[in-house]
Amino acid sequence: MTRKLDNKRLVIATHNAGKLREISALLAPYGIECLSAGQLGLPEPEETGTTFVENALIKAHAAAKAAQLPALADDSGLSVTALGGKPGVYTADWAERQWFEGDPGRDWYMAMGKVEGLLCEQGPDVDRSCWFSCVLAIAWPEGDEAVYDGRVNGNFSWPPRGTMGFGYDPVFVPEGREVTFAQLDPEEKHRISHRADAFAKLVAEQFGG
Ligand SMILES: O=c1nc[nH]c2c1ncn2[C@H]1C[C@H](O)[C@@H](COP(=O)(O)OP(=O)(O)OP(=O)(O)O)O1
Ligand SMILES: [Mg+2]
Repeated sequence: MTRKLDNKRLVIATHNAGKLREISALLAPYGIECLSAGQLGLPEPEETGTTFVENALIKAHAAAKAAQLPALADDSGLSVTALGGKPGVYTADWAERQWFEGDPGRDWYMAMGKVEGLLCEQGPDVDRSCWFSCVLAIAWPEGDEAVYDGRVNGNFSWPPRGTMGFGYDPVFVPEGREVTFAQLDPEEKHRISHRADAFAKLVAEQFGG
């Protein structure tokens, strides 16, 4: 039997502000007090896994141990069919770290351009289909864990469009739409995203009847 969240306090084990915003919004209806890894000064563990599940569990267990509270981590990424599923688990690594004045970030434009460059090498008729994956892992200080996965299919679109969301959102057009994730209101992204898909499974098991 999977352990359930009995504690109202939950550490959100991410150092990505965009994810933190989305996860906090998704959790808002459930009366959970969210504490962020940044707010608690938790270190950022090395993501040494080769799958989304492994990395999500590494991050969740590290935070749960350090904070002595249950922790929720998200490992996610963009997989491009014509690139054999790359960058996948290495999506964040394709965007070089940049240090702005007191504000750590990543060079998303360069990373999106790298994907576009590789697609262009395959010619004008290249298959632009891709998908976002998300694994949400909850870990408890005692070592228990629960894992939920989600996915959304779409197409890689160039040039980037839109200013909402984060990361690769400006180049991702979800199936059945013409606009990118970065052109959708947060509520609309939450109806279809990989994160929302994983979150629905989490809610069903953790907060459902
Ligand atoms: O909805 C999304 N919209 C756009 N881009 C996204 C999304 N979801 C994941 N992504 C991209 C961003 C990041 O490059 C990578 C996740 O990498 P990942 O290691 O899981 O996250 P991260 O290092 O940014 O933060 P942290 O590990 O502290 O949670 O996939
Ligand atoms: Mg990461």
